[in-house]
Amino acid sequence: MTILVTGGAGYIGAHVVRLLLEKGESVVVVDDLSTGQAGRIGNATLVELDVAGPQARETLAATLREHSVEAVIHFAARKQVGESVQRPAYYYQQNVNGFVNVVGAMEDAGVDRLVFSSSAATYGMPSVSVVEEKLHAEPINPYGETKLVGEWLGRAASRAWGLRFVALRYFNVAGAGWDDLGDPAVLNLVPMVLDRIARGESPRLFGDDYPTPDGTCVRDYIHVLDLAKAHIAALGYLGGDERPFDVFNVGTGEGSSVREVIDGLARVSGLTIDPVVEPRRAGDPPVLVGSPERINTVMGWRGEAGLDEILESAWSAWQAGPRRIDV
Ligand SMILES: NC(=O)c1ccc[n+]([C@@H]2O[C@H](COP(=O)([O-])OP(=O)(O)OC[C@H]3O[C@@H](n4cnc5c(N)ncnc54)[C@H](O)[C@@H]3O)[C@@H](O)[C@H]2O)c1
Ligand SMILES: O=c1ccn([C@@H]2O[C@H](COP(=O)(O)OP(=O)(O)O[C@H]3O[C@H](CO)[C@H](O)[C@H](O)[C@H]3O)[C@@H](O)[C@H]2O)c(=O)[nH]1
Repeated sequence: MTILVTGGAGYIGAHVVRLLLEKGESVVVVDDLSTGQAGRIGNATLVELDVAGPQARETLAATLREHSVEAVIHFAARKQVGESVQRPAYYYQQNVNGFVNVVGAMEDAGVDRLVFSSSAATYGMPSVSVVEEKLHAEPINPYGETKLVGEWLGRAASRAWGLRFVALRYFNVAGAGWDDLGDPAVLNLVPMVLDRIARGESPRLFGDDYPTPDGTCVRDYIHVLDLAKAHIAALGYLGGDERPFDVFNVGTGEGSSVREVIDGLARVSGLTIDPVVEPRRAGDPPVLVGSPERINTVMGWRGEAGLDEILESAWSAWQAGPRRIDV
């Protein structure tokens, strides 16, 4: 089977591409290499393209036809929450227009299986601590809005022309499945802590006065390799009987606080880590943990790695990279 992966040169996409290649599938990656790296996709075919650019729908449709693609996994998107607040039109242009082109091209080329990268950011500030998919989604930033709009387009296309669509709402992704596929962007807690240490600076902890057991925010950390396996499960699910539209959390149901993550990183690395406590960061919900029950029941998927395993893999990949930290 041939699978087209947009954003396949990125952090999560490259893990999925590697799993697919290991399974013997053919993979076509469409990526503009803005944050992705061509060296991460092995011998997959690379088509360099901005999926939100002019003529992208036509180019995508031609690519789908040329390679007889049967399924698409769509990762290509901008993902910085803070930037999305500053530049909403850019985020809608990139994430919404890009996805419109992908769905339009699939309709044009008659390709009907699609897995979409959604986000726990669709939930906004939930009133419950463990969220289920049936909860009303109310994003609080443009990034989360673009993901919810994507889910709506998937639902509408499934009704209109039979698109088989699965949206996966990822919780906090971390770690590395292979040492050469660590998260290269320093935008989330684990790489941000390691980046500060590599610079000889103290890591920052944004707020220790939340209504949580240790006062720091609680998140649901999912190993990027477990997350990648959820995409393989989703492809299998879409190949089955008629299942037009579905949304799943990809979390573990277990929360870890920022302090627990920092202490865990100290434990697995042997580093002494003393974070400086700074004021709360705007827009951070105190607790965001995803119930994995639906995806487990429907697809049999479950996240296997615990926090220590996630952190060990992140540390190992960091040490294999260009900014090794002396312990
Ligand atoms: N990393 C997370 O914690 C997280 C959480 C929830 C959802 N997501 C979503 O998962 C997806 C992948 O995230 P990631 O962490 O691997 O990010 P990433 O930045 O490493 O990967 C994104 C990839 O898409 C490419 N890309 C971006 N815009 C493009 C465009 N307009 N045209 C073509 N290629 C484009 C980039 O070059 C890159 O290779 C994104 O949709 C993101 O919103 C990520
Ligand atoms: O240097 C840092 C970096 C982060 N944090 C804290 O660590 C927690 C996790 O922060 P991240 O930035 O790693 O992740 P978020 O939970 O803010 O958001 C991430 O997960 C979301 C889904 O839960 C979205 O998908 C989003 O795109 C993705 O960045 C937050 O409480 C944050 O305040 C710190 O204390 N210090």
